[in-house]
Amino acid sequence: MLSSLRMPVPRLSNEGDDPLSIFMKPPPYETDEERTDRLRREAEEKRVSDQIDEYIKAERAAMKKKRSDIKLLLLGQSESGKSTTLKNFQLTFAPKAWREERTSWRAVIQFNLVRSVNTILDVLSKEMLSALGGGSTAHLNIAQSSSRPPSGSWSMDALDANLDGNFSSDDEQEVYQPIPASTFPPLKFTSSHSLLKLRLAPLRSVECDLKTFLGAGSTEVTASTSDISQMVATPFDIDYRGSAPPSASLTRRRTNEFAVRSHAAWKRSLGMHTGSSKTRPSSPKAGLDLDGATEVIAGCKDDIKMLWHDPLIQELLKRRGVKLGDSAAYYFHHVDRIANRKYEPSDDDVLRARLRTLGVQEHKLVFEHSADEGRSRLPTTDLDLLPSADAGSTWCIYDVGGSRTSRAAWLPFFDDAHAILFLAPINCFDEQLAEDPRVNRLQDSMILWKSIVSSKLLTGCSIVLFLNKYDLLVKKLQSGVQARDFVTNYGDRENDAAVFAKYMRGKFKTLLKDLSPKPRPFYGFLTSVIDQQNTGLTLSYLRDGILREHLKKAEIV
Ligand SMILES: Nc1nc2c(ncn2[C@@H]2O[C@H](COP(=O)(O)OP(=O)(O)OP(=O)(O)O)[C@@H](O)[C@H]2O)c(=O)[nH]1
Ligand SMILES: [Mg+2]
Repeated sequence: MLSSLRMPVPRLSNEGDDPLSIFMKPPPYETDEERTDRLRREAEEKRVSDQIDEYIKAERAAMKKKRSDIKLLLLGQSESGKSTTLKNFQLTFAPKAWREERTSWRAVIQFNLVRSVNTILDVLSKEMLSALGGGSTAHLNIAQSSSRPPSGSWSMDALDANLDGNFSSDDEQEVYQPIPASTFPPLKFTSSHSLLKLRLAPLRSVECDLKTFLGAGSTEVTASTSDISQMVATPFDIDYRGSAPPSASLTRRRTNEFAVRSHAAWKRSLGMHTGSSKTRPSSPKAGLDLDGATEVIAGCKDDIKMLWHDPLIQELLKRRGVKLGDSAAYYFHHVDRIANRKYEPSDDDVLRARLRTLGVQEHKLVFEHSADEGRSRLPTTDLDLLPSADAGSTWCIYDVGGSRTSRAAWLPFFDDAHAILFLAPINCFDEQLAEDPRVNRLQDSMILWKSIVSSKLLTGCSIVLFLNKYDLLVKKLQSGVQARDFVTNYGDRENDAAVFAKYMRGKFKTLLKDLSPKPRPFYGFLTSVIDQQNTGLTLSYLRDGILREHLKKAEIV
């Protein structure tokens, strides 16, 4: 039989004598059966080998992707502007996704406006009631946080006692003086104020509805809702001595306990509601409540304007030191547009919207444009520093809740962060923490900064400082508030925003230089993150810098 004959396999003339060729050579006398069998085996081996190659290729791609997923932590006290900065990231680098989400902020903006109106009505009611009862307003309880220390109620000693004993003697002098109590002649309210109160009363239930819809983030933390005795400035400051990195256990805790979804339930449902008619929610209740709220707010437009522009009301707010929130004046100014049945939020409206962050929120930012496309916006001298195109790359941005009650949740995110963007509001040198009125806000920011820059866990992390709310600092100093009355070390320096900012920048820089476990550069920016154009430019620099650092560490450049 032919098949059983052993055939000599011809030797190819170009075959070398290397061991592999010899090893791979078919046996000299191979039957047809053996040949078929060999070929089948070789085909199978090739298939397995190809599969392994594919696997390795996929692994490499996944590793490369993982390496390029930069993790950025936004840190800072509550209301420092972290979430607003995140919005700027989206607006600047993912404008398409931003536009799709913009409408979903409508309820938050309406809520912000309505809450301010109701706060004013509360203060007005108490003032009118008190006037009826003999003119004393000493018992007035200011509805939102006051920009002034409670008169005569706290001293430097009380403040120092709250510093966890870790402020240097120099820093301890950065303390704050109480403003003496004043007495004012009574304000003469009229029946038109009573009528205004009546006509605006429906906004009470609108606030409740929107609050229910938006969830816990719509409630600010206050001293009365938190246990002051249990609160520390830096609960994430574990006694970490730099031996073994606690990554594994921390990562587990992070995913299970702390991370919350990047899109809260309200956003999803509201996004659906305000989207095309095809995607309207099946539940009529959600639609009804929100449409109803819009209707009521639109009906109250003229009265809201009247309330805000009333000189007596403005005087009352001033006297009582009522702070309505950083965006209140902006929303009142745009009430014609906002209190409207067809209201669609603008980019600026969304940047001004306030919703407290709960826990730690992870946001995946997919860059829609490459860094190269930002080149045209940068000075030519910087062009060579820019990394290569990276459209489609992803950054994980973690936006944390900044109040003292939320800070313990930060720690699990420290172990693999590549960069930290720390926000310190520079305008708040005369304000107290909402969750603990014994603590000055600027001092709290410095305590936080000290802890972050000295953390051994964060040694390999690039740290960038935003001295934020510069626009509000300018306004505050121009209104006559004297920085030296609160920051005693400021001395005789000019009461000017640029001078004060430079002074504070120096303070933060010194802390970083003195306390970093290893030398690291100081990147400090003066920002007003409600200014989208300038913030976009700053973030472009930042993106390039962080990316470059990251690539350097990964030894890619
Ligand atoms: N005028 C002005 N307002 C700002 C600036 N930065 C933030 N805001 C406003 O301040 C409010 C609070 O900002 P958020 O970004 O919510 O603060 P946060 O740091 O995320 O606060 P938490 O989530 O509580 O930790 C919002 O209404 C912002 O629009 C700024 O530079 N200037
Ligand atoms: Mg936030």
